[in-house]
Amino acid sequence: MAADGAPATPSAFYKMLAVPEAQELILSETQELPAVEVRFQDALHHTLAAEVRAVEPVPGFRASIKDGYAVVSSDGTGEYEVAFEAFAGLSPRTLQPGTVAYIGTGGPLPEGSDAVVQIEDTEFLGAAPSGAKRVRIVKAVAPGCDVRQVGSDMAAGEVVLQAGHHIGAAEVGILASVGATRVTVHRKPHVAVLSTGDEVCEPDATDLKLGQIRDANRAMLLAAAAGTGAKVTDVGIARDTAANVEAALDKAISEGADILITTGGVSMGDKDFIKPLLERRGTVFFGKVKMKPGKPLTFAKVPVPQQGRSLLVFGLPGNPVSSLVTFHLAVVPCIRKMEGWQEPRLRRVHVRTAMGIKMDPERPEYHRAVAHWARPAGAEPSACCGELVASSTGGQISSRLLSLRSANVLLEIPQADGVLPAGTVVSALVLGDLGAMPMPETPAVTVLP
Ligand SMILES: Nc1nc2c(c(=O)[nH]1)N[C@H]1C(S)=C(S)[C@@H](COP(=O)(O)OP(=O)(O)OC[C@H]3O[C@@H](n4cnc5c(N)ncnc54)[C@H](O)[C@@H]3O)O[C@H]1N2
Ligand code: MOO
Repeated sequence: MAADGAPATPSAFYKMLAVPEAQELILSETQELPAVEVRFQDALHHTLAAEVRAVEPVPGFRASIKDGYAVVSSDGTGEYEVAFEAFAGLSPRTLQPGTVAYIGTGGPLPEGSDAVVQIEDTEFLGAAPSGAKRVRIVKAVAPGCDVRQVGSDMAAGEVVLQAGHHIGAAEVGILASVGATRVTVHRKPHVAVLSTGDEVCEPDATDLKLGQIRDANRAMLLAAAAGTGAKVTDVGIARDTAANVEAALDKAISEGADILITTGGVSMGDKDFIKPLLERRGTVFFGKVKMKPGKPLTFAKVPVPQQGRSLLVFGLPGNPVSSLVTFHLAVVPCIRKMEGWQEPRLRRVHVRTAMGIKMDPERPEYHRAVAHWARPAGAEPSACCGELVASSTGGQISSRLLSLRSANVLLEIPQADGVLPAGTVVSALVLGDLGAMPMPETPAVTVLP
């Protein structure tokens, strides 16, 4: 029986959902994790749970943009005594008309001055025996010249980062410059990963027997989850008994996981224990999705009453490619929503296919490809505008992990008969940060028409 008292659904009879329907169901069952306060350096790659305002203006004083002389601009050109040097940390002094003060870049403008004349527009005349230095101002400047006014970079009270903003290196710098040394971010999820199957062995096993395979999925999915910034826990390999798989589920719960990812054992075989276990312990939202690869993808929620929370479980197919593709399509948006992303879905781009792609008449396919920036076919070599062109990674069978090697997009190939001709523009989901994109074949575009 399922947790809600409904009879357990035999795996064969799960309704096949369309991918967008499955994705929306996942997001509707996913809650943002609670906010925590962290040091600003530890906020890197987190999402802000509360806005950050500048408590003080930046700059906090009128600052020079150049090395030069602080002047009273109405004094104009001529010879002047260098009355003093204006540096950070020195006690503030007032500049009298008819004198100038030496100032460095970033130095505080003395009271009485209203502009800076850069060194290049001056001529040093030397020091008198008394020690007084003199300088000729060669070029007159307008009030405010080469001065950053108080709050001109960030005004006091200005919202410098909104709730929902992702913290990258620039944001860490912004937090540091306004003195926001403690910030409120969403906690990142804790993801546990389990492989299942009697045939599955540790990758370093030395004496594989007929039918045994090395466990590619667990290390790969742990890496993929860690790559999102999640905390990860390795729950190991569960042998094909209902008790083993249930013990692994309980281990993930006791370790405090928010998400459990399992691979294998979700299809139609008599050793496919994942769906029946999830039906017994919680609610299975779907157990079949119309996609290639990844058809048996399963999503469930298991209540953890003793901790007043739930565990989300993704039963990914055992085929290695299916497991990583479904990780991207199903688990990544869930992780992103938990950690506070306002728009957790994968990003889409348009790409032109470099070769013909055979379509599947039964399921839409997520075809692994490498997108790169290129001139459109037939364009003049001098043409400045390019587009994304995607090359297939070759054989797309779900066991062939090489189909994911260097893949930076999943082409969304419609369900249909025949071959999608080379040169067709299709939508593609972006994997990661496009770091695997080959370098452009043409120099960067510098001038747009
Ligand atoms: N009668 C049917 N059979 C299958 C169907 C179906 O609709 N009817 N669907 C097929 C599809 S599509 C997929 S995908 C697979 C998914 O099967 P399971 O999730 O139950 O996975 P397993 O049977 O356990 O394994 C499948 C395949 O993957 C290898 N594997 C498993 N775990 C790992 C691992 N950790 N590392 C590397 N490789 C792994 C395993 O040895 C199998 O070769 O079901 C089809 N069958
Ligand atoms: O749905 Mo499966 O992943 O095609 O081999």
